[in-house]
Amino acid sequence: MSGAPLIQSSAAHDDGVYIEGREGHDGHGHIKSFVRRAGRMSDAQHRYFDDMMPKIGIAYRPENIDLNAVFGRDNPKILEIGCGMGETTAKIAEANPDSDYFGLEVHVPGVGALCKLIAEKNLSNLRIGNHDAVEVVRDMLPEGSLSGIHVFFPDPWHKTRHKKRRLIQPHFVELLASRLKPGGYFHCATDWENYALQMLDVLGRETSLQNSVANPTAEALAAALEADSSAGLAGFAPRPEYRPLTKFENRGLRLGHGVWDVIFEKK
Ligand SMILES: C[S@@+](CC[C@H](N)C(=O)[O-])C[C@H]1O[C@@H](n2cnc3c(N)ncnc32)[C@H](O)[C@@H]1O
Repeated sequence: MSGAPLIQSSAAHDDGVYIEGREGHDGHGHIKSFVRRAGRMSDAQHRYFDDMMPKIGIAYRPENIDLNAVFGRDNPKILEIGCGMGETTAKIAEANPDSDYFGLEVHVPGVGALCKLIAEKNLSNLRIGNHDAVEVVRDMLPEGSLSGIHVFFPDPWHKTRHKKRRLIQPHFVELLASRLKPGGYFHCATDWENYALQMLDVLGRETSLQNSVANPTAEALAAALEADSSAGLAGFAPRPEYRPLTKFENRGLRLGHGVWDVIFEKK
């Protein structure tokens, strides 16, 4: 690790207008799981981004970082990919002060919103990276450095032609699994049934991971994928207490929509 500062101080926005992501390939061979969006940040998001990111932002750079040095202690390190507006991220960090959380989010207003929560709750165990998770995991996180990975409600990319943009793909899952310590956990959740089946399938094929609950048989999983239905399929985990229900999820559940948790462990 070189002596360059880890802190992210450059705001990716100007006059409230932000630009993020890139369409299609990034020139390094991977398809982005997000698209360029232009929009406005609220004044508060802008202010908190500028005030907090120099203190708690972890800037992207193409070299390994020492997370124990970043947090100043040798406690479990949990990565969250796609924090959105950060409510869940902040709640989990607040409820688990003995673990350290590294949240990644490309959406700049979301990062501003999470900065506000970190300031208001005075959280010292949560840091943010405002960069593509694929590059951060690939370039910055050492093998075996994580005790857990959260991927909650990743963009479902509903249309068949967009499925290649989904985050949970074999290559990225293999990379993520390599960053887990033995016994570390990989937790995905989604409210999109087809993506839930993909998560179970892709994580189930990663040989360094094992399902935390009974795995479906290969025949049952193949039949479920063919039918595009999870009905009666084993392999999904009950929602653990540490993942709080979101307002959006609560409303969906009341309307009878499903939510699936997929939790694997590193062998
Ligand atoms: C549907 S939202 C879910 C947000 C949050 N986890 C929740 O449960 O409400 C998915 C988020 O993932 C972010 N995202 C997608 N691809 C990403 C990537 N490669 N790196 C970092 N964030 C990403 C998006 O910007 C978006 O905010």
